[in-house]
Amino acid sequence: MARCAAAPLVVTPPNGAATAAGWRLARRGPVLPAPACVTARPAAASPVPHAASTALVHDVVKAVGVEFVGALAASPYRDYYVLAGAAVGAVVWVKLFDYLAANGTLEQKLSRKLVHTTTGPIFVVTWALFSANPTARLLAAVVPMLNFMRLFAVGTGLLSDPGLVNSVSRSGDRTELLKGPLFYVVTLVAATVLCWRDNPAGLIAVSMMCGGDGLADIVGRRLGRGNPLPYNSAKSVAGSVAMLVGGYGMSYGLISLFCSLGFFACYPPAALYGCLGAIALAATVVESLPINKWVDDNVSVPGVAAALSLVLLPQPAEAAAAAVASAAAAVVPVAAAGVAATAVAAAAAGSVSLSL
Ligand SMILES: C/C(=C\COP(=O)(O)O)CCC[C@H](C)CCC[C@H](C)CCCC(C)C
Ligand SMILES: Nc1ccn([C@@H]2O[C@H](COP(=O)(O)OP(=O)(O)O)[C@@H](O)[C@H]2O)c(=O)n1
Repeated sequence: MARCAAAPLVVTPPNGAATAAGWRLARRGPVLPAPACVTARPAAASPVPHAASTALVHDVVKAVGVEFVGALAASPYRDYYVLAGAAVGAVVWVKLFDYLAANGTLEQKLSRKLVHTTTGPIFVVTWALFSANPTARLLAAVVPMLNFMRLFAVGTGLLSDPGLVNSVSRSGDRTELLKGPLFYVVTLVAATVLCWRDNPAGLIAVSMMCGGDGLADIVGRRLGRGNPLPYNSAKSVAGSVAMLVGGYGMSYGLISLFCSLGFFACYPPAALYGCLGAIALAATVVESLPINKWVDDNVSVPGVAAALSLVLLPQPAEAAAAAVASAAAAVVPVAAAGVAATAVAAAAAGSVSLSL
């Protein structure tokens, strides 16, 4: 029996990515031949009934998935649906870890760091579901903003949510929510509004904060005893190596995903490996310094990573300028002309730099 034809590989001109990216999933989704495969497969005729039924289930699931993505993409409320899904997902995800810590499945510190390590990248992956509308990035930013308000309300005592306090504080003190966790969501807002999916700087910043810093704690607490850093005994070589590997790996994964979806131009592998290595190393050094009482590492680590990414992994000038212009037009209409002019002028000069 003939297998379903594979969906055609989509190769998008890099500079078109900024405008067309959001609808790409919608456009590509429905052309997959899944429904035809489902109807064209007579189960009874199969010489191996079990294999045939497995294939049928696979095809049905695929068809439903394609239909779902197609319907979502075609809806005028697409961005609102994605926003609502991500906002509810954030609450459910944090509650899940609270539950796992409360019933003893996970140690509380590990649960907290898993929240730290996972929520950022999952949120970033939801960016791919938003439309190409210039307001999409602002709607996406509502998700961390809602979490900001929640953390602020619970941290200041305006609202009571012991589950949230248990999930994200170290000691059960609600005022801790006003420190690391609050900076964490502010960084997610900044990455969404300023970088979005047109530029890998946001992905890299989030990866260093989550995959890097998150893993440093998880590994450092377990394997860091006996190998303190020479200049900071509170941190370890094991933790820093984990930060380097985790930050690099998560950045590489997210960049590969977003570039394969056509949101920005892919880099030559050698350049990507080298530049990501340098960025991950710099972020690791920053994380290892004893500077946390002056600047929270949810700001210093992603800040350095984003700044270096903009320098080492620039996107084509026109795409970057278009991204800046569309963000400015959406956020501050009055300032749009000036910012766009600055970006275009910088692009013309051959060195576009977006700043966090
Ligand atoms: C525990 C957290 C930070 C602590 O940082 P540090 O002090 O250890 O340096 C992370 C707090 C996460 C926050 C409560 C929830 C953030 C949700 C996110 C904006 C959206 C996720 C959506 C997705 C669908 C799961
Ligand atoms: N580079 C690192 C970072 C953290 N760690 C371990 O993780 C713990 C928490 O790290 P941290 O104070 O940076 O925690 P956060 O501020 O990131 O939550 C440290 O006390 C170390 O045990 C490490 O061993 N090496």
